[in-house]
Amino acid sequence: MGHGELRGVVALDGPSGTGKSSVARRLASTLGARYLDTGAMYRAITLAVLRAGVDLADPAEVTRVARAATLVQGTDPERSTTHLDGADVGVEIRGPEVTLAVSPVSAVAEVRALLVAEQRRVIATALDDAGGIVVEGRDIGTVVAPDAALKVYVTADAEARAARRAKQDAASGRASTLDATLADVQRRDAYDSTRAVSPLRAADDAVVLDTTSLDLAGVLAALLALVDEHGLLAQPSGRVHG
Ligand SMILES: Nc1ncnc2c1ncn2[C@@H]1O[C@H](COP(=O)(O)OP(=O)(O)O)[C@@H](O)[C@H]1O
Ligand SMILES: Nc1ccn([C@@H]2O[C@H](COP(=O)(O)OP(=O)(O)O)[C@@H](O)[C@H]2O)c(=O)n1
Repeated sequence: MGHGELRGVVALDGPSGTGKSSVARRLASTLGARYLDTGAMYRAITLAVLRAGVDLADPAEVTRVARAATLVQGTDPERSTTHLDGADVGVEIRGPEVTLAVSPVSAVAEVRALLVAEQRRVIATALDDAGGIVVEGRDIGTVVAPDAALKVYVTADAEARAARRAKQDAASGRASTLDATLADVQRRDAYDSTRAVSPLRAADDAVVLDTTSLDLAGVLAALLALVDEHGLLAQPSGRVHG
């Protein structure tokens, strides 16, 4: 069934394991739109910082590495790619070393300023090229795209989120216990929600969507309904996406 094409920006924010990435990608794909994974960008900068071997607690050093890095985040929902200094780092940025270090790197104000500027540039290009984009992260509705046509704050109980993450880790060959995964999820949520710069929070005008008892199809259906209710669907234009 045709759903029409997305017009404008859909901002999805929320903590880890709520289903943002999976469903943002599907939503964009279904609606002929672009998709931006901002978490992948913070992860790639974190990888650069780890490779450089600088002290994570030294914001000036972290900023220096971030400024020197060349980051290209693709927006094709069928194949979301992340290139750091010309190399594909899509697998490495999901590893435990990066996951452990990403919150402190993301808390550095200059790193956020650099990435927010790049994210706004990518969003503007995508709107010109495709008419619509689904952007996913922690501060999209509050900071990156405060004028987004639809903002959704995606939540789920920490236990449900940890169970999803543990299952995902097992599927990709990374052994992890549920307890350790729950601790990791809670640690990262606490860090992201309490940092001084752009903490994780729902925008005042965001719709809150609790995915605890929904499967992915249910979450996608709920989002499609919201997009439609907000009048963001246009008939396909025959535009060539490239
Ligand atoms: N509603 C859901 N029901 C079942 N599994 C889900 C649901 N949402 C996400 N998942 C699974 O949980 C894992 C984490 O989802 P992901 O989209 O990466 O979350 P986020 O981007 O919010 O961290 C993935 O393996 C995904 O398939
Ligand atoms: N817009 C964003 C996106 C991610 N992040 C940071 O990047 C980390 C990784 O984001 P992610 O979306 O890849 O995390 P997962 O929920 O997929 O594990 C988060 O824990 C935040 O610290 C951020 O600060 N702002």
